[in-house]
Amino acid sequence: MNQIIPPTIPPALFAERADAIAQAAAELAASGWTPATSSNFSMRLDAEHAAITISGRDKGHLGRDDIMLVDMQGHAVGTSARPSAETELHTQIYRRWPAMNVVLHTHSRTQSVASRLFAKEGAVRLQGWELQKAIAGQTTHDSELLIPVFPNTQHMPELVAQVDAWLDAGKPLHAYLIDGHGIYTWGRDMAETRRHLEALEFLLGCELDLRRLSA
Ligand SMILES: CSCCC(=O)C(=O)COP(=O)(O)O
Ligand SMILES: [Zn+2]
Repeated sequence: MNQIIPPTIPPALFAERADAIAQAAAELAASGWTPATSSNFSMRLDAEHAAITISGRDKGHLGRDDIMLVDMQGHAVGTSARPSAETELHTQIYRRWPAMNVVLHTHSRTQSVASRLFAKEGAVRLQGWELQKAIAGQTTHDSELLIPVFPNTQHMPELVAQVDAWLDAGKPLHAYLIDGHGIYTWGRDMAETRRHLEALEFLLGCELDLRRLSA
């Protein structure tokens, strides 16, 4: 892949972010959270650009050549490669929250089953779990943490509109599920975003266990 980097972006910064994406993706793939080329990952480079995975690549074996540049409208920059089919969901997060620098989307079995089970309720309601405090800004297990489940669609502007509607209603949002699909979460850096993803995977698994045990 021939990526031309705009003069305002230091090539070393692109390389560093691409390597960080590839490393995180390999680790998440090793956990079985990115089956069959699913999932996508991005990191902000500056106010106008993000590095994101090229569509359709095996997320367990990414190299620098599998990461490309997009602008904040989700258009490819400096390459004819095709960015993730879900790029608009990433750039929406960067546009809405200038402090957010990383977006991770995975398709683990737990995330996928939870998305189907809780779709009719519209959200997973987390309360009473100590691990809720792994999410930035959550200071107690007592507070309610809502993870919405949005209907799946192949038409990204519809998904973007669902996320916008949730946020425009003034509801807090740290992550969301897409029905039958997977999870999106984000953070200020890779460590925080990985922590969010791991905590949510654990919490969704606990909620599924509770449903099973109380059936
Ligand atoms: C085979 S997975 C279907 C698409 C998807 O949900 C996904 O996460 C990966 O799409 P991408 O275009 O980012 O490779
Ligand atoms: Zn996906």
